[in-house]
Amino acid sequence: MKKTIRDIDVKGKKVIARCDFNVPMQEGRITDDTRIRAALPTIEYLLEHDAALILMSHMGRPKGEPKMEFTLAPVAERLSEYLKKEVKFKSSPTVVDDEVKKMAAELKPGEVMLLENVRFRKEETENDPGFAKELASLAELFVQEAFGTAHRAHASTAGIADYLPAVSGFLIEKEVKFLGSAVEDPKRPFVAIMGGAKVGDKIPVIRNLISRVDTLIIGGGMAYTFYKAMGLEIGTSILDADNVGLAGELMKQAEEAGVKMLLPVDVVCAAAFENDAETVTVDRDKMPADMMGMDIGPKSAELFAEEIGKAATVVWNGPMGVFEMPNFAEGTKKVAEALAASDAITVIGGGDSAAAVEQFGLADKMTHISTGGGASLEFLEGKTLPGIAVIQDK
Ligand SMILES: Nc1ncnc2c1ncn2[C@@H]1O[C@H](COP(=O)(O)OP(=O)(O)OP(=O)(O)O)[C@@H](O)[C@H]1O
Ligand SMILES: O=C(O)[C@H](O)COP(=O)(O)O
Repeated sequence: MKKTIRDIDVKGKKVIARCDFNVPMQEGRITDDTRIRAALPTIEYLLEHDAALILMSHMGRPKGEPKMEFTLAPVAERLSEYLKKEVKFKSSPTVVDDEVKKMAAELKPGEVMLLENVRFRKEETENDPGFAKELASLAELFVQEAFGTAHRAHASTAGIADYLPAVSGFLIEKEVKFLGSAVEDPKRPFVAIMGGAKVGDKIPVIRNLISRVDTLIIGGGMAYTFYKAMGLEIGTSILDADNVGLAGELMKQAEEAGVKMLLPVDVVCAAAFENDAETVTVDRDKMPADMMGMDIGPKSAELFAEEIGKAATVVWNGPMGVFEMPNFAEGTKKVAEALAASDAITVIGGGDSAAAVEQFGLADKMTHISTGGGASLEFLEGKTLPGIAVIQDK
């Protein structure tokens, strides 16, 4: 068990908390503030318990330069609105400078400030000890709350813990609890659903999950690499050519382990990667050579929904089709509805899967929607995340 902010007296202490405020932005505006809202319980707890709170995060990938399109200024503003108090913020190109140090030193219990994007410094992603020490020097205690970035060993997520005692916030605690129980001691039948487009990234997860699940459902852009391994025509569908052999091996591994592996039985094909393209829905062995698979067909959606209905635990990562285009959203919607209607423990991981569930208005019907994309996947793979490893044990 990891220590949390409940296990430590924060009254009157300077606390530095790493959050993942890497939220989607469009023209300087936040388009989805889920990650900001997810950190509020910890921030409010610390302020109510009279900590003087310094928050830090990255935004995007500015590659070690103070690129202002990646400033955290909009985040400071949104946080102020939610907390109904000023969130002090100075946009320093070096993140920490004399004025920032003074602000931190003068911060009173119950007050909060936010540092500028830690990735404005190249030392952040290098996990440079000097930068870690600089950040640590602002406070007496480190709170890890950045689940979405916990798979990165950076100065603000890992290195800092060499200089300060480290405890976790409530979001990390919640993520570890739900994702951990889903893989370690799942209520059975345990069904994993994998989809999306990053086949190469997700195949290692499948390998790890086969030894744990009862049923594995594969849809979305992932399915065609498996079809290829089965010798089927896949037309111009996305394919991870490097992993066809591995897909075949995984099917064999599942069979040997007695794990049911379900692939879509029918496909909505389109003539082009466009919402209004000409479409045809066919059984999987009838895909036209000049079309691409864009969604699972209705028979597959029904088959998958039936399997979900029998599950006690469901983990879902990756949409069933190109759900951003309304004409190819049906399969993802049907699967989301099946999860929403079931009594199973339902865990959603991955940015697009979470956005899909949100788009269909079903987010509050799920047991847990992870704030982590890559992080939740590495967790499900059974890897130790460096940002979690540094938190003190109880
Ligand atoms: N048949 C398909 N052809 C092409 N793209 C597809 C297909 N099915 C799904 N996709 C695309 O996959 C993308 C999501 O895949 P991805 O693997 O990134 O999942 P995710 O839930 O966002 O996980 P992560 O957070 O790890 O990125 C969506 O943009 C969707 O349009
Ligand atoms: O969005 C994410 O997955 C996290 O914020 C980590 O971002 P990164 O992939 O740029 O490290």
